Amino acid sequence: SEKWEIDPSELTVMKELGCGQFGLVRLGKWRALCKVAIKTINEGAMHEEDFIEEAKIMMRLCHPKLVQLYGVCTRQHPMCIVTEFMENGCLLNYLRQNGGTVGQPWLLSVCQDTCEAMQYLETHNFIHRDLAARNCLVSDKNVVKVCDFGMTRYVLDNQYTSSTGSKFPVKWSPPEVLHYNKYSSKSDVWSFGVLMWEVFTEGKTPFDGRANVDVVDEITRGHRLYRPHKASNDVYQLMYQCWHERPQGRPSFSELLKRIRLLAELAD
Ligand SMILES: COc1cc2c(cc1NS(C)(=O)=O)=CC1=C(NCc3c(C)cccc3C)N=NC=21
Repeated sequence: SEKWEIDPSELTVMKELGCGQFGLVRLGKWRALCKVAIKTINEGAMHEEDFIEEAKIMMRLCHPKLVQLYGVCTRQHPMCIVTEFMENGCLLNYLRQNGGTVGQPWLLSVCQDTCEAMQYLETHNFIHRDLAARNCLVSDKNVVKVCDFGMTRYVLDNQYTSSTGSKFPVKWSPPEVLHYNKYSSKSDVWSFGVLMWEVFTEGKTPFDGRANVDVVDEITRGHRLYRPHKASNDVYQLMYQCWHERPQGRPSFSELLKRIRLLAELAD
C-alpha cells in the first residue's frame, strides 16, 4: 500500500476539537503514542480522488512552519486526513482569547513563522489561495504554522470558490483575484498583508461590518486597511506594501522574510 495511506486500526479517536470548513476535526492517537488531529471529509464536500492526488504533493511539502500532513485513510468512508496536533488551536481564536496578554515581540514572531512557511511554498511554486489567521494553527510552544494550503481547489461548495460566493475570502483577496481569478504567490502576499493586520489587531475582522461587494469597490478605488494600534510604522509599511495594486509591485516572501527578521532583531 502507499506510504501515505494510514491503517485506520492504528488510529484511536479521543475527542472532538471543532468544526472546520471541510468537516469535523478530532484529537486522536496514532500507534497509541503520537497525538494527531483527524479531519473527516464530509461526503460530497470535495472530489475525494482529487484530494488523494493533492495528498501526495502535500506529503512532500515538509517545513517546520507548515502543519505536517501524516497521511490519509481512504479505505473507509468518510475519508479522513491525519496531521500533526497543534495544542493551542486556530490562530484567530488564540489572538481573540489571548489578545492584550501577548506582547508585541510575539505578534512579530507570528508574522515571521507564517512568512517562513509562505517563503517555502513560494520556492516550491505552491500557491496557498486561502491564507488567513483562520487557516493557521498554534503549537504548545506558541509556534504558528500554516495549514489547509491549496485545499480551496478541492472544495465543491461554490460559495467558497466563486468570487461572488458568500464564503469567498474577498477581504483577503487582491484585485487581480477579485476581477480575473488570477492566483499567484503575489496574490498570497496580499493575503499575508491582511494576515499581518489580523495579528496586530489581535483578531479583528478586516473591513469589519462591510459587505464583500463594498470591499471590492473600496479596494478597487485604492482604499486600504488602517494601521493597527499595536503596529509600528515599520510594521505597517510592510503590510501596506503587500497591498500594492499590481502583483509585481508587491515584495516576494523572500524579501518580506528578510525585512521581518530585521525588524525582529531591531526590536530585541
Ligand atoms: C486544540 O484545538 C484545535 C487543534 C487543532 C485543530 C482545531 C482545534 N480547535 S478548534 C479551532 O476549536 O477547532 C485542527 C488541527 C490540526 N489539523 C487540522 C487539519 C487536518 C486534521 C487535516 C487537514 C488539514 C488540517 C488543517 N492539527 N491540530 C489541530
